[in-house]
Amino acid sequence: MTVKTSIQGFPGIGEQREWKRTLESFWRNEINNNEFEKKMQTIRLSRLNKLKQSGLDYIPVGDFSCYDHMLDMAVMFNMIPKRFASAGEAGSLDTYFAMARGTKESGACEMTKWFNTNYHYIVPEIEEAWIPKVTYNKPLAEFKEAEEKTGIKGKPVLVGPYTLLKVSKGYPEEQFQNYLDILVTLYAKVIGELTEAGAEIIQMDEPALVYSLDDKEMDIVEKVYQDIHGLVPGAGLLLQTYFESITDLKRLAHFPVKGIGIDLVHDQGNNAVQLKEFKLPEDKILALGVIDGRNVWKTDLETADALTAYLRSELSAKQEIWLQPSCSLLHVPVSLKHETKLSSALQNGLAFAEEKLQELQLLKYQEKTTSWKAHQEKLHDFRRRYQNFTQVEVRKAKRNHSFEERFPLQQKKWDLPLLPTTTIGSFPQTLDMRRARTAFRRGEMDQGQYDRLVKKKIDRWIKLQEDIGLDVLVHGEFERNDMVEFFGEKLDGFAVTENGWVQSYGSRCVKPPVIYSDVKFNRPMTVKETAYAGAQTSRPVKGMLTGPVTILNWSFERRDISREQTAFQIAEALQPELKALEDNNIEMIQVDEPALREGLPLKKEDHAYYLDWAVNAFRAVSEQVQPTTQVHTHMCYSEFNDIMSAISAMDADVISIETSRSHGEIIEVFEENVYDKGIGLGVYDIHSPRIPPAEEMRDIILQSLRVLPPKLFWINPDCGLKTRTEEETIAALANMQSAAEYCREVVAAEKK
Ligand SMILES: Nc1nc2c(c(=O)[nH]1)N[C@@H](CNc1ccc(C(=O)N[C@@H](CCC(=O)N[C@@H](CCC(=O)N[C@@H](CCC(=O)O)C(=O)O)C(=O)O)C(=O)O)cc1)CN2
Ligand code: MET
Ligand SMILES: [Zn+2]
Repeated sequence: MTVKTSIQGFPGIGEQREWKRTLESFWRNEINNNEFEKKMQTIRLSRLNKLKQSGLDYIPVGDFSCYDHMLDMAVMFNMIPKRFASAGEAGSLDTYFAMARGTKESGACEMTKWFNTNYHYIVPEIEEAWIPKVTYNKPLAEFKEAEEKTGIKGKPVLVGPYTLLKVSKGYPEEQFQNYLDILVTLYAKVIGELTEAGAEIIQMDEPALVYSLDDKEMDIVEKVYQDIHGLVPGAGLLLQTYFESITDLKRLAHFPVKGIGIDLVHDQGNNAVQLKEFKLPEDKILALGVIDGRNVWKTDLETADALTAYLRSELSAKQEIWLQPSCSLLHVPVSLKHETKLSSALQNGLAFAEEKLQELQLLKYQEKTTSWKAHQEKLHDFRRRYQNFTQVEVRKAKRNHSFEERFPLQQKKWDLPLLPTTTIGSFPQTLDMRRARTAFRRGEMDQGQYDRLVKKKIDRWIKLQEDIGLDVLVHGEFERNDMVEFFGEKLDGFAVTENGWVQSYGSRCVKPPVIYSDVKFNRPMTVKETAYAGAQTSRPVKGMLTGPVTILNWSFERRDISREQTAFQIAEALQPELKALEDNNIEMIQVDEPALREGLPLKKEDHAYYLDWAVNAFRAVSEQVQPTTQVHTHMCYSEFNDIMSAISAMDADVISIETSRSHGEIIEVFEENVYDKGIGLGVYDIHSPRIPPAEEMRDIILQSLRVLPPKLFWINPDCGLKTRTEEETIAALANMQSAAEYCREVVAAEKK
């Protein structure tokens, strides 16, 4: 049996986020196209050389992107919406970034989450006028570059046609097969050229195959691969799946491809069970995802090795198997080597992308060398030390009063105007604030100085909000680096990293905290700033927390206990925070849950169980607050149709939803589902520097009021004002307020 090692992809941001810095300086026009291309190439090549040194047998090429990998696919196949025609030539950097970020003339393409991760991609659009062609064979260029500059014979990586079309938008459903057939011919061209250039293996990422596919859908996918095989018989395709199991693995294993790749970590054991039930053709490569590609834990080599041995026992002696992570390493930080503050006891339990490469080598040779033993020793030490577990009951949770009882009490207490105006929490994180935080972290600024700066920001923004005329104010989240990391810094059971950056969208990165032990409340986290803001105004100030499901999803979670256990631990750790806020006269509290939808399992059959515990974990956070305390929540835009009843079951007094990039779609959802609690739909897109006129917002509000009752409707922008400038924010909010006042009059006139 031949055993090889491979990875499906590696982070592109660089050890010190040099990729992000390069991109942003290009966008600020500090470097020109040439300098930009040069710097990107340097980053790309140093990454390749690193992979070469690691001893991997198959190194991915073409997975490096200047924004995100789906945008690359869309541009390669000329899926460039007409509205960007004037931005530049097809395939030029101008067009590419116009699609990603929008221009003065046209809004950016929609962006959405890559399956159940916090990594986002630009959604490809297929317009009727689409002229199918290959604008530029990007993987071929990178394949050749790798060979010339580093001597690596790379494994090109493409997103497969089925997944590409599934996640694209803009075409009628009945055109699916037609477009798939067209795509197959384009893929055949790209794959043909790669094969001719000497690429022996080409990785086709098809994560969409892990949804609950039925036989008919599998027929469609099988035909895709038969057709490609017919057009390029010599192509060495490896069909790569990840994030869940394949429902009918036996069938997939008989597709006309050279190999298949499966996830053995996030498959709930299903892939492994199926592999034992049929005979894999002996000429087929089997790529085994045996180490966790989405999490930061050190691999238990004994367990991974035992799993591999168990699966191997059924395979032919002629079989080639690959040892791999469960998915691309894009979702984990680059390297542990820049972590100077994490204790070594904790580091003993961790492996980032680079460390995972070493694990693959250890597994490949299977010898219980000193490095193997040292690795295991460290892991066991970590487990003994930290992985305690206090059982928390995963249970039904609810407030003592129903919404019907709370509503009149809250109306009376708060006495707000019709269509109250508010924002979603953050205000611009300006450079001075970020720099101050960096200085504070480095010990160059003391706590007093830092706190004074935060207070100054709060003062300024309380005044601004009052002047604009908003009804419910926020403190602005100036003290937070990120809505999850901030809580990770303060709760017990979490560790934060110095440099554990992971790409979230475009150049934006996050440092997910690590949940390594039981989560507990330690000290108040948000009271100081929120109560200060509350004391500066007579208007209500809404407190701002991140909810348990979102904290869980945007952290590196434990794998030794269940997700629901951890979610409840977090929920209970947040309870004292709400109590402390109430004690300090903060009686409107928003508990953000933007990642609740993202955590939805990929298999339909798992939805109900997840939604049940997720909703209960959310409800547990506020089950002890006063009936007059108004609990808000917030969600970013996502596919809501399939979770509407869960959203209602969250029982928040008010929910705000980010909508403006797809306002029409969300209105349809509320046409089909009755929603009977307080609700605000984002009335303008904050992701664009454009300042929307009041008239535009009026129309959006009035449109929403056709499907939602005015007495429950709130007016707010979309989330994420932290990424905008102060000037833009102030101007846009003033327009929003005037639109709200106009709509109040319209509603009042209608009532008469
Ligand atoms: N965790 C999480 N996931 C999320 C979201 C979110 O807000 N948080 N929002 C949605 C969209 N995703 C987003 C992800 C990241 C950012 C974002 O703004 N990221 C910032 C980093 C935020 C941060 O951690 N900032 C730190 C550190 C900033 C920094 O880089 N400081 C400089 C110095 C100061 C400077 O020049 O900026 C340095 O250390 O070198 C701080 O403010 O303290 C970025 O990439 O630039 C926004 C949205 C979905 N997923
Ligand atoms: C990603 S959801 C963001 C919610 C947060 N309170 C904010 O306004 O930034
Ligand atoms: Zn949001």
